Amino acid sequence: MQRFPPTCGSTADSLFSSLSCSSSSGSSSSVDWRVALPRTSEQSAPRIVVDDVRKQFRLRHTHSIKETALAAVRRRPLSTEFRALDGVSFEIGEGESVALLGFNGSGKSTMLKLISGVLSPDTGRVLTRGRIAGLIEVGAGFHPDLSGRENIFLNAAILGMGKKETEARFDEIVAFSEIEKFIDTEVKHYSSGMFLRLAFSVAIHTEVDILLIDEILSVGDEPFQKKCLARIRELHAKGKTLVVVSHDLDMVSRLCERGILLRDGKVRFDGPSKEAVEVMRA
Ligand SMILES: Nc1ncnc2c1ncn2[C@@H]1O[C@H](COP(=O)(O)OP(=O)(O)OP(=O)(O)O)[C@@H](O)[C@H]1O
Repeated sequence: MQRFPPTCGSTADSLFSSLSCSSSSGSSSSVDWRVALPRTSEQSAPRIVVDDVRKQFRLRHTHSIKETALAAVRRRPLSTEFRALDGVSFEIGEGESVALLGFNGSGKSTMLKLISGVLSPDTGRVLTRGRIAGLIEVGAGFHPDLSGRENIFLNAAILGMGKKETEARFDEIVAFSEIEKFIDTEVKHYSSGMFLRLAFSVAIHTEVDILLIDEILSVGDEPFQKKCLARIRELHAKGKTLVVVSHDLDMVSRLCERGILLRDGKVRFDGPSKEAVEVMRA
């Protein structure tokens, strides 16, 4: 989920009016590299296209002035480039449920962040069609100094929902999250599970076309996780597109039909999720 600018006003009303304009396209991001695919009535048109994407990060090897000076004298590099994604291409169609699989550091979260618009690729293109809700990092998209109530309006606005629409669904959102008692508390006092409850609840009560979910579900307690999974299945049955990252391989292979296995930033397998899990475990 995209982080919001720090210049937001201090009430839900002013937040809403400042953000609803930037999400009027129905997208949660105004970043221009994440090209929106044209709207089409064709059922088979892709929702997500990832085309030869590369993403590098700079890894620093020094953390003090002394170390930097020593490295310079010894002619050691102060930093090196690390390629997290290396020529990744795939398409995800409308209504597909896809698990992004891979061991630690294989590039799954980076890929989800590129799809959600939080990160931009160095080369290649990420194209999306429709409204995206990304549950990627615990607490992302929340303003710490605002209450749960105000953050519901903020998150809903980021997802392109109107003020009246949010007001109409407000009670349902709070009821699903089960944190009624804390709804007027500033979210900086929330636990990670409470962030998840609110973020998930807003996302599923918004008319999204694509739902991106990273490991975030794991911070919820078991009953809430079960409730989330049931709701994710319902959304999928309604034709929503899902992209899920999880190390719970049995759960994701039951939830998702397709698995894309990443290894060292490259696609190593793309096919039925159960086979992807077998390849990963082999
Ligand atoms: N902002 C960053 N700066 C430097 N390196 C980064 C950054 N973000 C990710 N990386 C590196 O990119 C690689 C891929 O990270 P990513 O989080 O996408 O992996 P992952 O498959 O989601 O891993 P995990 O299963 O552990 O969550 C890792 O080696 C990570 O250290």
